[in-house]
Amino acid sequence: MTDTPAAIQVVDVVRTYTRPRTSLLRPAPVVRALRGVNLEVKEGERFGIVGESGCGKSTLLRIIAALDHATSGHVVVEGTDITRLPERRLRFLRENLQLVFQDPMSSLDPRMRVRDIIAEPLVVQGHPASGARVRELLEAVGLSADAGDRYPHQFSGGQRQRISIARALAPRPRILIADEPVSALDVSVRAQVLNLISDLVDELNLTLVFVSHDLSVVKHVCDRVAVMNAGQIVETGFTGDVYAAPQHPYTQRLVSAIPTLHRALAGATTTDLLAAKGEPG
Ligand SMILES: Nc1ncnc2c1ncn2[C@@H]1O[C@H](COP(=O)(O)OP(=O)(O)OP(=O)(O)O)[C@@H](O)[C@H]1O
Repeated sequence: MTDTPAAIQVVDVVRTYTRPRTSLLRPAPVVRALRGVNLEVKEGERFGIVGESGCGKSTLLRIIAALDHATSGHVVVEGTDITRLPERRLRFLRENLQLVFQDPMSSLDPRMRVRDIIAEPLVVQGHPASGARVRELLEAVGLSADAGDRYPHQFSGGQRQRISIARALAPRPRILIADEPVSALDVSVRAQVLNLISDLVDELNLTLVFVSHDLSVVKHVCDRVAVMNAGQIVETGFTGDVYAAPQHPYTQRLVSAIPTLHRALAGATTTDLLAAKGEPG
């Protein structure tokens, strides 16, 4: 894969947030969410980012998608440095990179019919959104054509996540970013949604960046994985290698927590697994 072009390069990205002052006597608290993150995702790769809650995963994704900006460092997407680009020059990114979020209920407008939700990214970008394209997308995610006439609340959690996936695929993106896409779902439907994402990534030749706090989920979907801890990537490697022979002490703790396998299969989170070992979550 060394000759494959990079879809995403993250170079020395730092992100600090200043929280509101709680006292006139003390300076405003500064949160160092990302402390110099470097990573490269190749075109067509399935790249996982795993780590505990609060380690900076969502911040990193928001910066890659230009929904937030880095305090310092650079993000290059398909060869273009997006770090300081104004919104009007981000059109290529809005079309080629799409996101699926954790909670489909809060990311779908409850007042819109499903067909309009799916067509929305096309309309926003000034493309025609034909009924045929919407039906094709519904079919691709395993929903019937008449689903388009209904509203999000008329679907189960798993079906709503399918709608989110259809919407993300509407502009024919080359990069799909999934932020904890199954964490909010019932355990019984997680595997179906993961398999759907996996199949679509293959069929459509997508680059996938998949973020989860759930080790077993990342292992199921990704070729390579980066392990994040406290705003830094502590280890990157092929998923199988990282799990078989973790190098960094933090990864070793995560992996050694996995043998509580029935918990992992039941969807235990990194925090749960560490807690099961008596470690701080
Ligand atoms: N807008 C913000 N203002 C202040 N602090 C923030 C902001 N966004 C994130 N943070 C802080 O940055 C750190 C990283 O948060 P982030 O949401 O990226 O972590 P995460 O790994 O995605 O966690 P989770 O899985 O719980 O969402 C946390 O300490 C969080 O409180």
